[in-house]
Amino acid sequence: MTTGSVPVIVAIDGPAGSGKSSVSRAVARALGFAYLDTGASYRALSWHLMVRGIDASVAADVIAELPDFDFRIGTDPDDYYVRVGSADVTDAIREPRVTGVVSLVARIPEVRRWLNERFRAIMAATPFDGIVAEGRDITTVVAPDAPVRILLTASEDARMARRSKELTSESAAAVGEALRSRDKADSRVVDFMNAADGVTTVDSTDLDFDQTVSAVVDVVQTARTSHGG
Ligand SMILES: Nc1ncnc2c1ncn2[C@@H]1O[C@H](COP(=O)(O)OP(=O)(O)OP(=O)(O)O)[C@@H](O)[C@H]1O
Ligand SMILES: Nc1ccn([C@@H]2O[C@H](COP(=O)(O)O)[C@@H](O)[C@H]2O)c(=O)n1
Repeated sequence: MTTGSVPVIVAIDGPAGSGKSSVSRAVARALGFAYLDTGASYRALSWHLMVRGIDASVAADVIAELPDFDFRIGTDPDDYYVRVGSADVTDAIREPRVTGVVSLVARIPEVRRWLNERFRAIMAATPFDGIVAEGRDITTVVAPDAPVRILLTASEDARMARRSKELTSESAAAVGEALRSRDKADSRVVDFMNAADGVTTVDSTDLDFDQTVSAVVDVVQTARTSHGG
């Protein structure tokens, strides 16, 4: 699994429903790398606040909870889990009630700094040869020096159509509206709609899932070849 050298970081950002989690996990598997889902941490913190009855819109109350937020995430793409304390919240953090408040939590700078420190520690300590980390600000804030940085995009129509195909109790219109309003709120905090300098865009609008995974793997292999890695 490991070579004992510095892990290769593959940073991937993109809007909601662009395929970051599913594609990044498949890419990690293909490369024999670890996989870090940073959005799951923001979701897990939102879940923790809900369980404790804390209003996510009151920044001071959210910040006061950080020392008590005992969070763990699996980074093996074949053993993915999210835990808060002794609770397995892998599925619970995907519920619409969590998705509905996560942007409130994510806009708090202290929360971002606190989580970013943990993301960097997880990436540095990975026992794998590399790690695919995905989110909204990995290419720009968390790992701006990563040797591979990708913006994974797809048109809003494509993203809404893909989300609507998933099993959900909500209507396609509600799913689409939730996706749009989350992107709008999140875009006020970090720019994940435009590729920063040196970031390669992979637009999956006209690609199926496997083609998208191959396109991302190609970007990684090309970057590693040109960096001699
Ligand atoms: N290229 C593609 N073609 C078809 N379906 C895709 C493609 N990429 C991803 N998908 C599907 O789109 C849906 C959304 O993908 P995923 O959950 O990985 O997105 P995400 O960017 O992580 O979303 P979010 O930010 O909301 O968590 C999933 O059902 C996934 O299987
Ligand atoms: N680097 C990141 C990752 C996520 N967020 C916030 O978390 C929410 C959930 O993320 P998903 O990838 O699971 O959809 C997202 O809507 C953002 O509010 C973030 O700010 N930065």
